[in-house]
Amino acid sequence: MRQAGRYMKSYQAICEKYPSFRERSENVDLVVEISLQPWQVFRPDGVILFSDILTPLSGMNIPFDIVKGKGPVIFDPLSTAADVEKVREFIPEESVPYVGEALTILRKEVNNEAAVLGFVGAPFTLASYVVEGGSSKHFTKIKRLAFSQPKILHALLQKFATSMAKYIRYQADKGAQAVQIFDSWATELSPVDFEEFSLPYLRLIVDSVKQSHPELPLILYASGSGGLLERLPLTGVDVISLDWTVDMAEGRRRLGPDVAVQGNVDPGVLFGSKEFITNRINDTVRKAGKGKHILNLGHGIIVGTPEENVAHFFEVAKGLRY
Ligand SMILES: Cc1c2[nH]c(c1CCC(=O)O)Cc1[nH]c(c(CCC(=O)O)c1C)Cc1[nH]c(c(CCC(=O)O)c1C)Cc1[nH]c(c(C)c1CCC(=O)O)C2
Repeated sequence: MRQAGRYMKSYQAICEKYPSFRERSENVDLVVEISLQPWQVFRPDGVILFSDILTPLSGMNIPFDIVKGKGPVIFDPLSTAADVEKVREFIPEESVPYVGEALTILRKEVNNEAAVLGFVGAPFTLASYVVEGGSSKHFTKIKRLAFSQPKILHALLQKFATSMAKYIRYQADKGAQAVQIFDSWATELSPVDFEEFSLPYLRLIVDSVKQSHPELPLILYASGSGGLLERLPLTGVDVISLDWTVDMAEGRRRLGPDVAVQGNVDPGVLFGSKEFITNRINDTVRKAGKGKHILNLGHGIIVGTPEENVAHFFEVAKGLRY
């Protein structure tokens, strides 16, 4: 439930010293230090690797940067079959050895007092960045490709799917105890298009990882997923992250008893009073019912969130007794 503690002064201090996001996220010592910042202060049950879903791109021959105030920038957005042809399959141990090293160190540091969590981007969400050239409002470029030259997009999605399956395995082998797949923008697709351009590739990843790592819990997050909810468990993941636009009790009913849920307190609640935060946590936990629920926010912590309210969230959460 963080975006690298961007709300934390200690992270902001590191950003001043190391202004480049890529440097902060590709240097083992910095990755470890930043990953541990919220752990040291709040002692959550999970410690997420400091990285980005776009981190594999340079190793796939897609140059990018993450620019302060602007977000992700892909220097040469992909649009043709020849562009997709140039995308290399990802070899994590060659391209991002710092991720593996950082995960292994994190496991030692956290010493089984919390789970170390890895993550990857889902094929459609990664494709949206590399086709749009960065973040997007209407996703017109990727939709133009999807709806006029679907074969090109499918070729790209296929490369991302095999690459991300490999990346999940790599993270697990290096110490990640659960891996979250972010399909943040899948919900920009109509359900019928989700079934063509996202679902099969998520299934491919899950099936492939489950073959070699049957015990590794896989979590799926899609922003604003209410319209797709019944389809998300079809991916085969173990946990669905719900955002706060879905009522927890309804979400549970719609997802069915087999899948666990994570979420789904509105990150904006942490701007409220302590009493309001407490009540909302209790309401969420009550609606989630017994078992198979990971209490969390419905998305990352917003910059500007008071750190003491984050601390309050954890205090209340740890005091809960089922
Ligand atoms: C879509 C997406 C991205 N990155 C990610 C997603 C999926 C999650 C979601 O749906 O929000 C995932 C992500 N990005 C980051 C993490 C690390 C884990 C953590 O500490 O939260 C995780 C899990 C670090 C980061 N990744 C980024 C930041 C902020 C920039 C910075 O700290 O310098 C962090 C902490 C940059 C980034 N990276 C991305 C965007 C859109 C941005 C810009 C965001 C902004 O500026 O508001 C792509």
